[in-house]
Amino acid sequence: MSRDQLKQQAAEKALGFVEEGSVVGVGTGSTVAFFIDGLAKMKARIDGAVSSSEQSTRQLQAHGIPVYDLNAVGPLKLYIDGADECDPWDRLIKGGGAALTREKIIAQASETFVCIIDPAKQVELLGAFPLPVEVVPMARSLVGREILKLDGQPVWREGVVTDNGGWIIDVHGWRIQDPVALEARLNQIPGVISVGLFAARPADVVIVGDQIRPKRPLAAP
Ligand SMILES: O=C[C@H](O)[C@H](O)[C@H](O)COP(=O)(O)O
Repeated sequence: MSRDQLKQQAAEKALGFVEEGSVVGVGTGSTVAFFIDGLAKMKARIDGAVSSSEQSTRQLQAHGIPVYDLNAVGPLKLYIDGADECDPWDRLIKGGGAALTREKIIAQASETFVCIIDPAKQVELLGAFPLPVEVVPMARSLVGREILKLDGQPVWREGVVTDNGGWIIDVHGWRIQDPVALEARLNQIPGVISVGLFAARPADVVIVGDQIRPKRPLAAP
């Protein structure tokens, strides 16, 4: 089975989490694109969506699904999104498509975050996928120097401007032993808008292909 078929399987399985009459939080990316296509088939049974990117908004609206401002609808029951990497404790690297900030906002605003991936996204240790960090443009060099002090190799994703007007730095070379601590540390650097580590608020459910993956228990301290 191809990676696209496995992404589509995960997306279709996630449709089972969508409740009648609800507003669904919708992420961004190629896996979510399959989810949006599936959601379109049940659009008469939902109220609409909150979207994490202009790209997803366009796809939702093309299907005739109403897209709401998060401020207008308040907390959400469900958020569906993909990821670039997922560790055994459902902590994620996201932002390969530069949508990390709005994704993080909607994940935080949602009761249940269902992450949909193909098996190749599963890792023991996060960091082989370069970690995206969104920054205020004038802080790019400053944040880069701070990342160097933490032994990361910052690479500016030149030419990419996010939906929020931010720039992206991809950090190479980290094997992330403590993602919660690294997320908190990076969030302290002035000029960082958000960090593509979803560790303090991991996914609640991970679907890999057509399977809901069991969560590995955290080792006792
Ligand atoms: O910014 C993009 C998002 O975090 C995506 O959810 C992530 O990059 C996964 O995308 P895809 O499903 O295309 O692999």
